[in-house]
Order: sequence, then structure tokens, then C-alpha cells
Amino acid sequence: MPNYKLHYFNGRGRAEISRLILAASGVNYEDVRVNDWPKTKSDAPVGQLPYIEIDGLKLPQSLSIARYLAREYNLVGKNNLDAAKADAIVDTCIDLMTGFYQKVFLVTDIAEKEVALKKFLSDDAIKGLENVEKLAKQFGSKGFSVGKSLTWADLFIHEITYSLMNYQDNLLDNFQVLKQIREAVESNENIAKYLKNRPVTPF
Ligand SMILES: N[C@@H](CCC(=O)N[C@@H](CS)C(=O)NCC(=O)O)C(=O)O
Repeated sequence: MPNYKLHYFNGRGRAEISRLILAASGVNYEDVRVNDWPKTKSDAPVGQLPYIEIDGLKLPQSLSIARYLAREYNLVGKNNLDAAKADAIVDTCIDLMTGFYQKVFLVTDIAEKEVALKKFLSDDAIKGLENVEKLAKQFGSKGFSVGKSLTWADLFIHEITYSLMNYQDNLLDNFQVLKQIREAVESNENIAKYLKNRPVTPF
């Protein structure tokens, strides 16, 4: 097994999907939490975090890292079509979270942010989650968004719903398929152990 060092800030953010994949696969790695940015920016291959060192080779881009790990540890489904279905679900999750970032996270005025968050949760988030659920219903089976076993798409769904439910814990009340996927992810022994011990950070 290669020697992995995953570099990111002390948060879940864009690195958490890779941490979840590594946890689900029971892979040892060094979880480097960078606290001297921007002093170490020049160490990062494109000046951004996350990046992963694979036996010293530095690979940037959160989704390239996650997809590489998912392929390595058989979390992309059983063939190329499954892999494309998982990619489509991940991209739909990304669209949803990009909307959150642009419409809520970047708003600096506290009162405006509160209004933007309320609108996002009651409108954009619901539409985005409907899209994710529609794909999962079409591509997967009970507890899995693609095929009949765990993929990184399930882990991504867990991660984004965890983030959104921090703002509204009943957000998934009308999303039974997504709830089943979350339950299946949490019933994975390695993931359960990881979630129990992971540092609590706001993002
Ligand atoms: N497309 C890149 C975006 C990476 C990115 O925006 N990273 C941010 C943190 S989430 C960063 O490194 N910010 C600090 C900087 O650019 O100096 C990815 O998905 O990895």
C-alpha cells in the first residue's frame, strides 16, 4: 500500500470525501492539518488545498484525489457505467454545495446571511436534494445510490447532508431514499468508528 499524506486545513471542507473513502477502506494515512498557511502555499502543487502525497508524488484537486482513491479501493461500482453514475451523483452534490457557497457562505452581512440561509434551505437545497434523490432512486437500490454496494457517491451524499443538517436537522424528513443511504453509510463499521472519533469542525 502506498504511503499517503493528505494535506488540508483543520476542517472537513474539500478533503472530507477523501478522508471518508480512506476510512471506509481501512487505509492508513497521515491526516496533515495545515495551520501555517499561506507560509506553506508554495509546497502545494497548484497553491491550493487539499493535495495528497502518494509515495511523495503530490496530487492536487479534491475530486481528482477522491476519484483516484475510490478507484483504488473499489468504491466506484462494478463497471464504467456505474462509475459514471457515481460521478453524476457527486457532480449533482457539488452543484448543490457550490450554490450554498455562493449564495450563503460568501454573504458577509449577518442579517443578509440569515435571510440567504433561510431561502437556500427552503428552496435551493430542496431542489438539489430532489435531484440527488431522483438519481439515487434510478441508479441504486435500498441504501445505495449506485448498484447494490457502497460507492463514494454514498459517502458524498452523507457528507453534504451532514453539512446541511447542521443548519436544519429535519431537512431530510421528505427524503426517505437519502435517509436510507445515510443509515447504510453509518452502518459501515469503519465509517461508524471514523465518525465517532472525527474532530468536530464547523465546515
Ligand atoms: N478545485 C480545487 C479548489 C481548491 C480550493 O479552492 N482550496 C481552497 C480551500 S477549500 C484553498 O486552498 N484556499 C487557500 C488559497 O487558495 O490560498 C479543489 O477542488 O481542490
